[in-house]
Amino acid sequence: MKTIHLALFGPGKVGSKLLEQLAKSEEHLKKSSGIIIKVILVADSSHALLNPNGIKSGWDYNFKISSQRYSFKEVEEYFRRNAFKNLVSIDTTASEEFIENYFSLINFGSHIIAANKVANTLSSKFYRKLREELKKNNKKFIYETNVGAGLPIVETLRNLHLSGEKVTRIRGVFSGSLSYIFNTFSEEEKEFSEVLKEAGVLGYTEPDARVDLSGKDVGRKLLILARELELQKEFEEVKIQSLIPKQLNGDTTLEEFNKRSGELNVHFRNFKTKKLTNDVLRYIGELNVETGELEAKLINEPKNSVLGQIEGADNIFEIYTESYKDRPLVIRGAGAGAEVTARGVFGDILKISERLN
Ligand SMILES: NC(=O)C1=CN([C@@H]2O[C@H](COP(=O)(O)OP(=O)(O)OC[C@H]3O[C@@H](n4cnc5c(N)ncnc54)[C@H](O)[C@@H]3O)[C@@H](O)[C@H]2O)C=CC1
Ligand SMILES: N[C@@H](CC=O)C(=O)O
Repeated sequence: MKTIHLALFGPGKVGSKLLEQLAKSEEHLKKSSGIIIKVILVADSSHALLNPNGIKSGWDYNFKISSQRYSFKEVEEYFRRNAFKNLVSIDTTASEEFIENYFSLINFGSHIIAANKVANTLSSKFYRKLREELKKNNKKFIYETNVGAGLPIVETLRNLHLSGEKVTRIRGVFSGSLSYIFNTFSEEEKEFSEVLKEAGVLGYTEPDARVDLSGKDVGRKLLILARELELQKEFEEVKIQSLIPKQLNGDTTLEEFNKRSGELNVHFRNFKTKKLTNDVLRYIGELNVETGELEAKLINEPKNSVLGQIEGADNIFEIYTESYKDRPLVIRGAGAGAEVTARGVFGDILKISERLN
């Protein structure tokens, strides 16, 4: 039997679903892969629950009664004291600050798995520095769920690229929340703010839905894919169409934005009235490897086209390469939601486990 020590940062929708899936698969993992996964830390933005012997299923009750306020220094002290073998840290936060801790985690011997896209979308300088640190410490960083949630996009693209296949273009719907929103909004007589709220409840939007509506999330995904292809790009170079009206842009707090979300209705009704009866609205991402252009924008798409036909919170990725020249490699499926994303993170844990003793 091989024991993996798991530290989970961010037990929100995705993180808590992952803990649930791990608990359910405990016996199956032992039998089929000879793996024991011990969750030795669960920490949100303010509180942490630590148990070097493994936090049992029903972690949420224990978290409520036994977690303590913490600072990252105490996490470091905990890792130093216990010197866990096969340590894997999971980042299911959406935090822009937490990623600074990656360097410390790596130095404490931890591999990292991230659903959080921030570490891959800061400056190229940060991107390189992180990879240098990982290499120096012989640690892995896996982030399959950064693009397409549980769909196998990052690894597929990386394998194509590493095999010497020339990828020329990627085009598709990269946002599960915007996919759901426009599928529902194009078809049903509901106000935009109502559909947006639904997407949040279903776990499709980011904790701050403005990250989706501003196109930032799709922009980040484009950058992540471009960097997998070793294109030297910065986030500022991605051309992004924001869907947030001017008066709600900029200085509004998240709370104010949520309160005023009704103001989105008129703005989006305009998009709807402009589209033809047989069209649907699609927020797409396009990466042209030859020109180096990365673009996220809203388009009208015929309902019966490949992109027009997707349903629910589906993502679709068309990957054009020298072998897939006229008929692209297409990956399609649910592109957001706690269940599929947690399953994708679970897959990343297994990928790392295979390499450990
Ligand atoms: N929901 C989805 O379909 C997908 C989400 N993701 C990514 O997964 C991440 C999590 O998404 P959700 O679970 O929907 O968000 P959420 O808001 O439900 O959960 C975030 C959790 O992170 C915690 N947190 C915030 N700052 C922290 C810090 N400094 N240290 C420790 N914990 C901290 C919060 O307390 C909360 O428990 C995001 O980065 C998102 O982009 C990726 C693919 C799909
Ligand atoms: N908010 C994101 C979740 C997955 O990355 C999306 O809508 O696709």
